[in-house]
Amino acid sequence: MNSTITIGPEALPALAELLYRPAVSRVFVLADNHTARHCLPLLEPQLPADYCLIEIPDGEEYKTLATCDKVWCQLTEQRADRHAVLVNLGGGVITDLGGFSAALYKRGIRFVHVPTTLLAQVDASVGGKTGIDFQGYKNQLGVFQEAAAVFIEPRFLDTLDPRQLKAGYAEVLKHWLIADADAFNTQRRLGWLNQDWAPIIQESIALKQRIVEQDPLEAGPRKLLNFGHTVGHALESYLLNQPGREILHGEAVAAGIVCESWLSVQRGLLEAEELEKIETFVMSIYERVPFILIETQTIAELALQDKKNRGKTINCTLLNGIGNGVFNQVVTVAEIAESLHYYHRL
Ligand SMILES: NC(=O)c1ccc[n+]([C@@H]2O[C@H](COP(=O)([O-])OP(=O)(O)OC[C@H]3O[C@@H](n4cnc5c(N)ncnc54)[C@H](O)[C@@H]3O)[C@@H](O)[C@H]2O)c1
Ligand SMILES: O=C(O)C(=O)C[C@@H](O)[C@H](O)[C@H](O)COP(=O)(O)O
Ligand SMILES: [Zn+2]
Repeated sequence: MNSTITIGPEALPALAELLYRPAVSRVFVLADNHTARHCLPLLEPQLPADYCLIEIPDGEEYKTLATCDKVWCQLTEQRADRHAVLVNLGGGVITDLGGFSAALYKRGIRFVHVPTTLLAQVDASVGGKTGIDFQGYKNQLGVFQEAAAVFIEPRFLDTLDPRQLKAGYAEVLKHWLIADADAFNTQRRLGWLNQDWAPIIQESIALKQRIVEQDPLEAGPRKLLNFGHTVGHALESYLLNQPGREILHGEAVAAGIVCESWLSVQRGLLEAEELEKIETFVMSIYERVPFILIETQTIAELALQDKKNRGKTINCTLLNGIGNGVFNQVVTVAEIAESLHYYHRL
């Protein structure tokens, strides 16, 4: 079942209404060092006076079991019981790690998301995927567990770094490419900047929820939401393990979108002109992710760990025309490496 989502100025008051219910024994807030500084002040008036803040360092490199350990230690020291609620205040790292930590603590306490990045507002806070990175692989450990509710206040975006805003936009683009050609074409004409984000957030979430509702555990059509991620996660994981070369998840997805659109052309699913439209728009927004050609084989092999795979078969999501994703399209490591070569030449 999809979580209840409240968007706009009524979101934070609605959260307060939930947190003050007698069924809630104690409120814990999980934030990173940036969201504690920039976002907590907006949330704090809605929190009970005795709430407990759990603060972790920001960044993908902390989306690990070691950080969960710290969260579980604090919950234990504070004697959080099963009626406690964890409020995840932050971007996708906080919602993924907070959801995972809550789902395992005492076999599961309730958690709610208050997403504060564009990426988390349009994607990560919705659909119940939680998790952490492990052994250098993205989201290798995780559970499907929907948040009790999601509260989206677009005003949080006011303090977000422009690079982070851009990274979040990649997931919006992904949604349009798999399911809404008109929206993609309109945006291509308007350009990505200076948006009224609230309607974009609404539409992106509605699109994602429609897909998740059909297939919450990703046995079939939910794989559409993973477009750009077979190559994107391989690239992101590779660079995450190379200090100083890390890129943002959304930046990896943007590169993955180009590579997987190219693979779609090779399969005869997408027209060359459609690929050109996609890559021109993507490359006008994002800088090319830096890697060298001799790295492509190693990067491509990381796709063997993708969660959509079965055995050694890599199941990719491709485009059967703009606005029409298709899942379970078999690709090889060699083809992924070729797609990275193509991207590298752009
Ligand atoms: N579960 C899902 O469905 C899903 C979907 C997409 C992505 N993800 C995951 O989400 C993660 C990426 O999320 P992200 O891009 O939000 O990154 P993030 O959580 O690392 O946040 C990005 C940066 O912005 C800072 N920040 C957050 N909100 C802010 C604000 N309002 N003002 C100022 N600074 C702020 C954070 O401290 C951090 O430094 C990845 O781990 C990815 O795998 C999960
Ligand atoms: O919700 C989904 O389903 C997605 O695939 C959304 C993705 O944007 C997100 O990055 C997700 O965390 C990827 O999941 P994974 O199963 O490929 O790790
Ligand atoms: Zn993603």
